[in-house]
Amino acid sequence: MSAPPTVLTVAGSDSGGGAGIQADLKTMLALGVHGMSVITAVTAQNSLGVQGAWELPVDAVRAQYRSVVDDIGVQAVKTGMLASAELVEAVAELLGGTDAPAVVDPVGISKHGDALLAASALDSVRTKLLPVATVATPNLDEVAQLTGVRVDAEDDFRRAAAAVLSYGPKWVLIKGGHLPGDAGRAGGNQAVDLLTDGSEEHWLRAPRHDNRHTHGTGCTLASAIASGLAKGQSVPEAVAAAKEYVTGAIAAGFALGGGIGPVDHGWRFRAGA
Ligand SMILES: Nc1ncnc2c1ncn2[C@@H]1O[C@H](COP(=O)(O)OP(=O)(O)O)[C@@H](O)[C@H]1O
Ligand SMILES: Cc1ncc(COP(=O)(O)OP(=O)(O)O)c(N)n1
Repeated sequence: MSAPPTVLTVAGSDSGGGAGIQADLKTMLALGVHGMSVITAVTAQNSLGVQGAWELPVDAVRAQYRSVVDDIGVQAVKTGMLASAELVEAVAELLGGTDAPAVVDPVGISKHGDALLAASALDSVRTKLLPVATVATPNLDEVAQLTGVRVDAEDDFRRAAAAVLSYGPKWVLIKGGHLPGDAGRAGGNQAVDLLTDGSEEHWLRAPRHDNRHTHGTGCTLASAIASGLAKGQSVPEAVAAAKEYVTGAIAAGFALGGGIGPVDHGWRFRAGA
C-alpha cells in the first residue's frame, strides 16, 4: 500500500483538544494525510481560556523537526503558536532549509484574549517568518498587530493583504472570521476571506454559522491548506477545499465545557461522507 502524503505541524499543544497541535492532527487525519508534530509549547487550556503556557527549549524544537524531516520527509509544513522570538527565528531558519511549502498561521492571541506570542517576537515574525511562508493566514487581529492596518469592512481587505505581502510571503489569506455579518456589508451573512499573491485575487465566501463553538477555526483552516498542498493541489485549490472543510466543521461545532467549544473535525465521518 502506498504511503499517504506527510504533513508536519509546528505548533503548541492545547490540552482541551480544540486548537493547536490537536486540531492540526485531527484535521490531517480527516483529510487523508499523515500528520506529524513538532511541539513548541504546552498550554493548559480549555473552553474558558488559557490557564498556563510553557515554551519548549529551542534545542528540543530543532531536534523534533530534524527527526521528522531527515528520516520521514514532509510534503508540507504548517506553523502555529511559536511563543517567543527565539522560537520564531529557529523555526523560520528550519523552514528556509526545507524544500516543502509552508503555511504560516501567525498565531498571536487566542479567541479568549490570551497572548500566545510575546510582543517582542512580532518583529521576528515580520522579518524572518513571513518571508519563508508560501501562504500566511492572519486573522484580523493578527493583521493589525503585524501591520497596523485595521480591517473594519471588506473594502479594507486589499490594503491589509498588501501590507502583509510586503513582508514577503508568496500568498496571503486574510481571514474575515472576526468581522460581524458579511465583512461589513449590510444585508449579508457570510464569512469572507481574501486570498491573493498580489496579482491573482480569490474571494472566498461561505455561510456564516451562528455558532459560538468556534475554538480552533484558524488552526483547522491552516492545517487543511497544508494537507491540500501536500496532496499536490495549487494554493487556490487547497485554500478553497480548506474553506469548505472548516465551514462544515464550524457548522457542526459542539458545546464542551462552559465556554467556547471546538469545531467538529470529524464532521465528514459523522455525516457519512
Ligand atoms: N461563525 C463562522 N461561520 C462560518 N465561518 C467562520 C465563522 N467564524 C470564522 N469563520 C471562518 O473560519 C476561518 C478561520 O477564521 P478566523 O476565525 O478569523 O481565524 P482565527 O481562528 O485565526 O481567529 C475563516 O475561513 C473564517 O471566514
Ligand atoms: C496552542 C494553541 N495554538 C493556537 C491557538 C489559537 O487557535 P485558533 O485556531 O486561532 O483558535 P482560537 O483559540 O482563536 O479559538 C490556541 N488557542 N492554542
